[in-house]
Amino acid sequence: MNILNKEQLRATDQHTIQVQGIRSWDLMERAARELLKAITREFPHGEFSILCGPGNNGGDGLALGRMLKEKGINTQVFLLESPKYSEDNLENQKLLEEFEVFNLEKLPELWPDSIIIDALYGFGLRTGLGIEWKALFEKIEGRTCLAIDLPSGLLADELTTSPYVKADIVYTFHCPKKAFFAPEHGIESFEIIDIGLEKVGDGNYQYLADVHLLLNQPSRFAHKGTLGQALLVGGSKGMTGAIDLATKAALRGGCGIVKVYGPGCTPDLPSEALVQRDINLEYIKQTPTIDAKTTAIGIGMGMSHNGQEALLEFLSVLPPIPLVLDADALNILAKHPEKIPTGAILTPHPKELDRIVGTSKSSFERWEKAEKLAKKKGIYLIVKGANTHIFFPDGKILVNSSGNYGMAKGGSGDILTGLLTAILAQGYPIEKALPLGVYLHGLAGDIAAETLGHDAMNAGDILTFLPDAWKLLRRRACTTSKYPRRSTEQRELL
Ligand SMILES: NC(=O)C1=CN([C@@H]2O[C@H](COP(=O)(O)OP(=O)(O)OC[C@H]3O[C@@H](n4cnc5c(N)ncnc54)[C@H](OP(=O)(O)O)[C@@H]3O)[C@@H](O)[C@H]2O)[C@@H](O)CC1
Ligand SMILES: Nc1ncnc2c1ncn2[C@@H]1O[C@H](COP(=O)(O)OP(=O)(O)O)[C@@H](O)[C@H]1O
Ligand SMILES: [K+]
Repeated sequence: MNILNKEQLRATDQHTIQVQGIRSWDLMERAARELLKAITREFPHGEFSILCGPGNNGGDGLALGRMLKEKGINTQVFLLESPKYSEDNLENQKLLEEFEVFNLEKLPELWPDSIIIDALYGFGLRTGLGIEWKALFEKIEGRTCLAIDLPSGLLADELTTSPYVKADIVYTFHCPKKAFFAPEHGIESFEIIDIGLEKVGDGNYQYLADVHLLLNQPSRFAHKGTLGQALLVGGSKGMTGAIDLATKAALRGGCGIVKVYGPGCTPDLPSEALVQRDINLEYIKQTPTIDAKTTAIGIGMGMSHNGQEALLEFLSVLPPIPLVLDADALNILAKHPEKIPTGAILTPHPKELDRIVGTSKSSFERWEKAEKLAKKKGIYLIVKGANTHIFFPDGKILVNSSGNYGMAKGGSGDILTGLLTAILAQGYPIEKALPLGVYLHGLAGDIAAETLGHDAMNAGDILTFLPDAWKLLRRRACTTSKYPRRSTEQRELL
């Protein structure tokens, strides 16, 4: 799904009107009907106070108000007084004539228990709202509030520091807006409302969901040689847990063989993994001479001087692609950015990224820097967090839709590294392996949270539920394909 900016949204809107031979009013009517369904499904016994602005966002609110009233649902509609209204807004004002519409005062008389529907402004806002809005927004804060398309006052594609509505759920049309992914904005929940807009090409900024379409189907005749070999290099004295988690994740990642190279103090790892230990006890000193198709380096390596030397040495001798660089490898490379190999996959969390590109004042600035770095160095950057962003060297950006805050526990990132390495080792092209691994990791986290709860789950539980996540993806793959190949495995899943 493309993530569109406001210019692209307008173009999509116009294109749809032309191709479908409809009026923009019809689109607003469609939007309101879909909103009605979503809102009454979520709040079947609610009564509503709708705050409408002068543009088409306000028009959506007016149309929704009419539909709620026609269904006999208690609804008050307030309209902001304005010297100018959009055409469709005016048409909807007329259609509401038989019902009373109140003037939106600075502090309107809202029913005490109603659910607020915010239809003041959508993506058409040119600049942030003035502080005169603060009083109203504070008045509705603390009440259940649903925003139409965007919380009013929030700018769709940039950082907003001026007042905006704090909504519990944002019902957004067609696609999520970039502003929803910035933690600064605190958008806790959004639901995408499909209003049948036409697709205008494949954008370079996409929301990841249909990753099952990327799955390969291994042959019945596959053997451990054909399923690929993954090598994980990492660990140091006092930091051996990370390599343990990464190894277990790689063992659940579908590749044929998982090899590990660590210092002498590397603990016992699952017996399926082939472990080699360095002559040095505390940190890796030597360059491993292990044959493997895909390598991940950095997991719990530490920042000792010798460890740093070893890493830089590895980079000069290891086959460069596919190469996953995580954790301490990133911290070491932050000091030697010229040594970041072209084609490498870097998996920083925001702080690790900051060490490489410098600190940023906002997520938007950080995303811009990540995009530039990926293009300049010809590398892949997986910037982890809620809605992990994957930056490609060609400028493409994918935003992950799976995962939850239950995964915000130490070790979750190590599991991602192990999983990605195993997927890459199987021969998936990088363009497919990264979205597949990132989404799958989040999906396993979602199943863990559903089963165990967000609070109690820990990173290891992502591993426990990886098998369920794989099965769910495989099932989706065979149910969405028009002519599914019916291998024994697929028949069993269906
Ligand atoms: N394609 C889709 O996805 C569909 C979108 N739809 C809906 O349309 C919405 C977009 O509608 P929109 O373009 O009319 O803009 P909207 O957000 O209502 O605001 C415009 C009004 O705000 C005013 N204004 C601007 N800046 C201001 C400021 N700083 N301070 C104060 N005022 C300011 C501006 O004034 P003007 O710039 O004209 O002077 C104008 O009056 C979208 O979010 C969705 O809800 C659906 O109906 C169906 C399909
Ligand atoms: N709030 C969240 N929502 C979704 N995923 C999250 C959230 N917090 C963390 N994660 C995921 O958990 C992982 C954390 O990685 P990282 O910060 O490297 O942890 P660690 O270094 O402890 O392994 C990332 O994959 C990230 O996307
Ligand atoms: K709104």
